[in-house]
Amino acid sequence: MAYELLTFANDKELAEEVARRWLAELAKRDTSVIYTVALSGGRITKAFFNEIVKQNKTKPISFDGVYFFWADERCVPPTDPESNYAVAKELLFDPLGIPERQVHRIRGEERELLALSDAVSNICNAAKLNAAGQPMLDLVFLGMGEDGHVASLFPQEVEEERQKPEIYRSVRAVKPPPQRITLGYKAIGAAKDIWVLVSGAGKEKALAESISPNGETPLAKVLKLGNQAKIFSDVKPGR
Ligand SMILES: O=C1O[C@H](COP(=O)(O)O)[C@@H](O)[C@H](O)[C@H]1O
Repeated sequence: MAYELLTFANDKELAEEVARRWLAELAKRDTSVIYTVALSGGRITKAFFNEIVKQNKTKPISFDGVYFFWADERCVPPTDPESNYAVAKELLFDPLGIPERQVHRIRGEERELLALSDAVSNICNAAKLNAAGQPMLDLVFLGMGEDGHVASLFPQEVEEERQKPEIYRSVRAVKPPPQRITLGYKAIGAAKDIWVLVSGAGKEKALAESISPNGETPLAKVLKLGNQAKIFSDVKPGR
């Protein structure tokens, strides 16, 4: 289990630090080389996206060559307030002026098979693939729910589901909206970096279980995939 846990007094401080680190990382990369990142949804993304836009005003960096994907999407139209893409479009892409060609949203409003094949082909066209055919994204941002779910990988899944090799798969979530599309564990595990933003009261127990060697939550399973993950949290692991 490989992770670094950084804790913050509140969501504002968490968002400030993650935005600062990510912008610094983007600033030092070679902009002629494609950089691939998967975003998540959830409450903390709003503060995080706002903070990126704010910090980028003071010290602008280039987003050339940065290609955006999603760790998960809810199967709703792209204008629906529940859409993870809708939040990113309003708070991140539009304010930063990110060209549409760099944004590969999951078409959750389409028929399931079409949405899945479109999402898989977009990600495979942009990212290098590992020997198992999984995309080696430069960075995956994840959130964590009160039950320890990450992306749309929920604790109720059976092991057989978790082991599925599909890059993206559709799931029925226990949390509304129920129909979702998510990266699988193997795709998350193939990423070069995983940054988990854990924010909001009520997540103390799930965080404690996730970082325990015997943890069974989806986040615990991600932390056992082998990559060095960073967890940025405004809650302390507890009961
Ligand atoms: O449903 C989802 O939940 C998680 C966590 O969200 P939060 O509001 O509890 O922070 C999120 O990371 C995921 O992308 C989203 O679809």
